[in-house]
Order: sequence, then C-alpha cells, then structure tokens
Amino acid sequence: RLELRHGSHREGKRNDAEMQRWRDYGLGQFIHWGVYAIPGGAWDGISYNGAAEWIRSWSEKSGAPKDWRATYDKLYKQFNPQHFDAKIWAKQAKKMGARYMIFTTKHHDGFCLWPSKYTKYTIVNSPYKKDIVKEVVEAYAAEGIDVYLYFSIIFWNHPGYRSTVPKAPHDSLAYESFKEFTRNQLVELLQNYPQTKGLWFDGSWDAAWVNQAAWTDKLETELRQLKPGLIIGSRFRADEYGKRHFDSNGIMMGDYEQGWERKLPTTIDDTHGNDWDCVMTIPPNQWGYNADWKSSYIKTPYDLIAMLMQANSLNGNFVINFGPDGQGAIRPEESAIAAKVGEWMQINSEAVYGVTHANFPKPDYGVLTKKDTTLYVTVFNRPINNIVRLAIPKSSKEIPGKAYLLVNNVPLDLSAVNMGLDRDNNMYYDVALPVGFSAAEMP
Ligand SMILES: C#C[C@@H]1N[C@@H](C)[C@@H](O)[C@H]1O
Repeated sequence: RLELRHGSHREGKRNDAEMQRWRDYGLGQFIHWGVYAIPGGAWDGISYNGAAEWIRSWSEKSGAPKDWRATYDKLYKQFNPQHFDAKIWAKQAKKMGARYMIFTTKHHDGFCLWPSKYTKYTIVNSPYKKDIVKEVVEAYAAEGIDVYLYFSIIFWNHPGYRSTVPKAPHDSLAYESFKEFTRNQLVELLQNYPQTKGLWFDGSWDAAWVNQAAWTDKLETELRQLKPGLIIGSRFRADEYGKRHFDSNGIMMGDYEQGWERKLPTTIDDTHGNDWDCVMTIPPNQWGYNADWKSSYIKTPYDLIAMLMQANSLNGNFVINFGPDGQGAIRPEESAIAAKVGEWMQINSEAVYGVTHANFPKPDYGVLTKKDTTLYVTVFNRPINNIVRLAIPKSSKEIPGKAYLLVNNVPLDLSAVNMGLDRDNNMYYDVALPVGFSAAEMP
C-alpha cells in the first residue's frame, strides 16, 4: 500500500443520514442548460458534429463558421429565455418520479446561470438578468426534490484557465488566479444556495487540475467543512500520482463513483461495493439542447426503465438528462418520455426507492431488487412458459419474506409454487406469471 497524502479520505461507504438519503433516491433528473442551447448544435445552417454543449469548441478545421468562438462568446447577450419556468421543470421531474436533480450552474463555456461576483460572464449581464440557479433550487424544493449543483472546473474563456500544467511564470501566476476563482465560486454557490445537497463536478480531467492534488484535497476539505454532509462524487480531484476516481491504492475518492456516464455496470462486482450514479442522455450523446432530434437513436421509455432497474438492482442511482431549448422549454418529445417513465414509476416505484442489490443469481428474464425481506421481481423478458424461477443459493441467508412481481406490483405467494433444488444446488421457486401479466405493456 502506498503512503498517500492526497488519496481517498475514507475507505468504504459513508454511513451518515445524508448519504443514505442519496442512496435511496433511485431516480434523478439532470438538466443541462446554458448559452449552448441557443445554437442547439448548429449555426448558420451548418451542423456541429459533437455534443451540443461542446459547440464552442467547434474548430474551423472541423467546419465551424468563421470567427465562431468570438460569435459564441457574444451569444449570452441574446440569452433571454421567455419560456423558462423552473416550476414546470420541477413538476415534470416530480411526475417522472425523480427524487433528486442535478443542474448545470455553468458548463465548460463558463457562462454562470447565477449572479457570481467573480466574473462578468454571468446571467446578470444577459437580457434575462435574474438568478436562474435560485429559481431552480426553490422550484424543486417546493416539489420536495433535492438539488445538486453541477460545476465544471473547465472554463474555456477564463483568462487564468489552462488545460496543460503551466510552465512559464506568467502561466503559473494566471493558473493560481484561476484556482482562487474556482474556489471562490464554489464557496459562493454553497453560501448562496444552502439548500443544495451536493456538488456534481465535471471537466476535471485537465493535466493542470490533475496536477493540483494537494490544493484540491485542501479545497474538498474546506467545502465539506463549509457544508457538513455535503456530497461530492469521485470526479472532483486526483491523488498525488494523478489517479482520478480511484486513488493509487484503488480506493474510491469522494462519496460515490461518477464513472458511469452513459453506461452501466453489468454485475455487482463492477461496482466494487461503492455507491455510484449513472447519468444518461436520451440521444446517444447530447446533454445540451440539440435542435436535430432525428438523426440519431432516441431512447424509448422502455429503454430508460430497463436501465433504471439495472442501475437500482446494482446499488446505483439512475439520472435521466434533459436539455431545455434556448427559450427554456423542455422539448415535447423529452416531456413525453418523462411522462411515460412516470406512469411506470407510479405503479412500480416501490422497487426503486430505497432498494438494494438482491444477492441472488441474476435471472435472464429481468432484474431483482430488494428492501428488507421483500423481493421485487421486475420481468422484462417474459419467459415463453410464463413461469419465472427465483433461484436462491442453498447457502444464502437471504430468503425473501415475500416477493412482488413488477409492472402490476402483484404480490407473489411464494408458498404456493413449485419448489426444488436445481443442479447448482440452488433452491428455487417456480412462479407462474399472473394471467394477463406483461412487462411490456405500459399502464
Ligand atoms: C464530456 C463531457 C460532459 N460530461 C457530461 C455530464 C456532460 O456535461 C458532457 O458535456
């Protein structure tokens, strides 16, 4: 084991009430919104071939219009979202069944949706003027949904920002000012919005930031002292050997793993026994608003529900992303998807909120989650013989007290089934699916 000065501060899961609350969420809503919603993935009739929120990084070599960066950096002067109503977003999240939400206070372009004292590149200097972060935090609190603030370390047009480790004295000086600026903004966010439960960091992969192990370690401690119970993921800092997410001894840094961006673990072993979240886009890879909704596969509510249950069956939270347009409206297609997920959650959220991994062999017909001695059997792939087998290792100490079949939340009477030992010496219950049951039918 290496003697680390700036590695993980803790081994094993946090066991305080704030973290247990986070663990119980099950389903979250991510909102990516900012100046990038104005171009919406294109400009002057030319489409950008990357993620819409990265459009500022579009190079002329890859087809960007002339003087694109300068054009982009003036777009905030047009930011005046007439359809923005955080209460509508919050109600949609509530109907979807989200228990928490993550909101982009500023993305890599650095435009701040709150009136930060530390830069002029904020909402105050846009036609909209008002504090959007405040409106969001208050609207979601009114719906009983916890808010986490997304914060990008990268700030492409900040004078002190550097991606590579500064070498020349003037670069080092500039980067010191950028570090101070970053710290000041984080303290400002925690002081302005004390309701926030945590910070969701992004854009922390630059060599310049990775090289700041001691300083970022100190900053994390300062933020946690400022806000006891604060929840920070594994993406904030690196250890002194440049290791991120997991320190050089393989111990996770932060309170939950943030490595599952647009992907999911397959087995419980993939999660290394940590808390984790999966943040997921509805298109393949668009977080901010992209006007072109047709040229890629759009996930269906079924796709997202299957991912939601896979995440929760492996002790993770599942967070679905929405990208409001330049006027602040969530596109109708996304709202329709959220509503469908909500209809399913209306009946089946008991198998999502506050559940843990059920330590039984994973069935090929769906996923298992459990709460205390109740087992939730979510059947997505209906067996042709209409029978689901619950295989419970003979050695298992976990025998379900009762089991529910998901979609219709039908209680399964485990005593009235065919039981036996399979060839792996697992005890099994064979349960006939109720007549008319089908996981595919949305209620
Ligand atoms: C890469 C990258 C970023 N990480 C996701 C959460 C989005 O913010 C995307 O732009």
